[in-house]
Amino acid sequence: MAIYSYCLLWFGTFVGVELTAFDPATPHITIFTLLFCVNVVFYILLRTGLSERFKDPSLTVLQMITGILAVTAVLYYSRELRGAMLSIYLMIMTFGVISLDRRQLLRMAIFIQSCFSLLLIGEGMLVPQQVIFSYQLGHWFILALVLGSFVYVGGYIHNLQSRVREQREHLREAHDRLAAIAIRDDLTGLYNRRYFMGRLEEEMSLASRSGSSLHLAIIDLDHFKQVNDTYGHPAGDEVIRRFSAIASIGLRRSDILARYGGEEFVVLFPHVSTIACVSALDRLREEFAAQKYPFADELRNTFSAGIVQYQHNETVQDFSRRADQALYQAKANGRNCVVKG
Ligand SMILES: Nc1nc2c(ncn2[C@@H]2O[C@H](COP(=O)(O)OP(=O)(O)OP(=O)(O)O)[C@@H](O)[C@H]2O)c(=O)[nH]1
Repeated sequence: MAIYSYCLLWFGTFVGVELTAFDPATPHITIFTLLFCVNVVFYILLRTGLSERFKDPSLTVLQMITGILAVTAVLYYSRELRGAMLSIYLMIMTFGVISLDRRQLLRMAIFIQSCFSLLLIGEGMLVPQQVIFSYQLGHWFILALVLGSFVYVGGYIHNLQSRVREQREHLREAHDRLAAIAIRDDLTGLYNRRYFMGRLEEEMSLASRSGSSLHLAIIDLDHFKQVNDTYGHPAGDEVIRRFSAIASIGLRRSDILARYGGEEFVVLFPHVSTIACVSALDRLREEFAAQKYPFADELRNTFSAGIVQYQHNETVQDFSRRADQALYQAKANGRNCVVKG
């Protein structure tokens, strides 16, 4: 938009000079070369990120001030076209609507009016014979009135934009919160089954492509029904939460742990050897078995787990069925153990 405005200003000035509506001595090449250089500096500051060190990183105010000074210089030579050329001040004001509030827009309008006033005073002193006082007064008042309404409407648009931006930000936050909730299990905060199944497919296709190893473990808390029956449902919930906390801390960040449902959990181990997976599960098992609970001193819990390595190109169903079979074997072996299928 800045480039468009400058082109328009230069074109207007150029045509004005050619049609002798502007003073033929208008130094438009000098003015626009200067403008070009200043804008190159702005461009470099913005592109290199150096502008971030400024209070106003978009350099809106500086760019507007440059534009206003350029327009004022051109207006000095504008003669009959002055009335039309005054509207370019307003084009510059439109830049500010997005990032300046009403007070800043007012300051910018006062700056424009002051520049124009100085121009008129300068003309009165330097070339009094060319001055038609009624024209000057008319231009001055019209500019003041238009700038006033611009500040009012511009401020209103700015407030509207700020509100829309705020609402969009709230919506984005709400969306992010919902997205985070949608993949988590309420009780434990672990990933839920739906999310896990998505990740399972992703990791399987990654392992297929890269040929890397992938293990799936299914963990089931032993005799969990008894915990509920003996100590109550809230106690059962606490045991589930305790296991989740231990597993979250004990496993690596790259391992994907989820609550599969009830007292059943799943872990995906990408890029880990079978021995390392089994020993990680055994460590967890020992730590879980050593847990004490405030509501029942004598309560000790264990889990059984089945673990299998992904065989390239097998289906999700086959992969999980093999893990299930290994878990079944662990239960059959007397529970509190890890079986590799
Ligand atoms: N407290 C609590 N209990 C749950 C939750 N989800 C499932 N359960 C209970 O977990 C118990 C699982 O029982 P079973 O499937 O018989 O398994 P188990 O008693 O652990 O027996 P084995 O797996 O053979 O050792 C059921 O009583 C469910 O009601 C939960 O979120 N909180």
